[in-house]
Amino acid sequence: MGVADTQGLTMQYPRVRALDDLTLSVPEGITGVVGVNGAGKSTLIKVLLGLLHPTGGTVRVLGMDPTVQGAEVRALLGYMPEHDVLPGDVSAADFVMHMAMMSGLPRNAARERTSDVLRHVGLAEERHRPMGGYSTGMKQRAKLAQAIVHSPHLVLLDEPTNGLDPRARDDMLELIGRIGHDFGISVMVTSHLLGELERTVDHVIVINAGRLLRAERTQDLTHTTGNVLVEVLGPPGSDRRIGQALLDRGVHAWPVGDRIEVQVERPETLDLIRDLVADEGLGLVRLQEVHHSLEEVFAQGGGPQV
Ligand SMILES: Nc1ncnc2c1ncn2[C@@H]1O[C@H](COP(=O)(O)OP(=O)(O)OP(=O)(O)O)[C@@H](O)[C@H]1O
Repeated sequence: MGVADTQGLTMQYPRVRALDDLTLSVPEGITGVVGVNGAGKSTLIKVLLGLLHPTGGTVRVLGMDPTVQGAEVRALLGYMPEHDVLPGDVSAADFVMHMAMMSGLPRNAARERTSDVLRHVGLAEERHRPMGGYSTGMKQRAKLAQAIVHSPHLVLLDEPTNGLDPRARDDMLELIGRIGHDFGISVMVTSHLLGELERTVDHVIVINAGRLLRAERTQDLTHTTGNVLVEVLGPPGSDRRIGQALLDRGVHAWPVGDRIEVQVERPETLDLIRDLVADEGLGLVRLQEVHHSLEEVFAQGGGPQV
């Protein structure tokens, strides 16, 4: 059993079926839930929180049923909502402390945890400024801080990278990685961009129109292809010469830009590449394993272009 599990989960709004017979398991660690806008990610989060009651199926979160034990479940969860919900005239320090006390922490513990957590998210210096003047990245970090201040077992992050520039997005993803791997808090993070989660999440769940498309460990999805990329140093055309020499010896090879991708069916192929490069009097700059990216995997699998 995972930290969250659903079985045949269905959420029928009056006009839209947002979740459709969805069966999935969110394991411990960091899990990315990916899907285009409207796929049902936010609805799933609200069901896990016990804020929405599904119209069909069952749901368990940390061994409990949020439809009947909502308050107990929420005491062990953290939640970062998608939209800007922060009061603009309140400082991050006051807001996060307030949320910590709402979660049941005594005043002194709440103050201590607030100061720790604001330091972790990189808001230590700005913590006494009203949040209305914060950048989008700072607001996202304040929302993240309130979600983890009470040391939840599982934190649900709804599109935490939305609206961030590339640098702020990388910072946010790094922070999420630290929360999941160093703080020991399981994380479920949603995104409509598959590629951006690839380096951060341990597991990927892809949903589309409220249905499960795929659920796998990231490393199984992005596993090595058995190919290597070869980059050589020499006069123009050297790469092609090596490629042709490999083909002449029955090794499958093809150009990728100014490098050669080689199918490695036997370990001896690597020796052959090294020997050929040396025989031609060239330098071997790089011999690199080729991994699939998640985007390639889903494009090949015929999944949606998320
Ligand atoms: N309260 C609601 N009442 C009626 N329909 C809703 C409600 N909330 C969501 N929907 C619809 O359910 C579907 C799934 O929405 P949801 O917000 O869960 O998707 P999402 O994957 O989180 O997308 P986004 O990132 O755009 O929020 C959409 O078609 C949406 O319009």
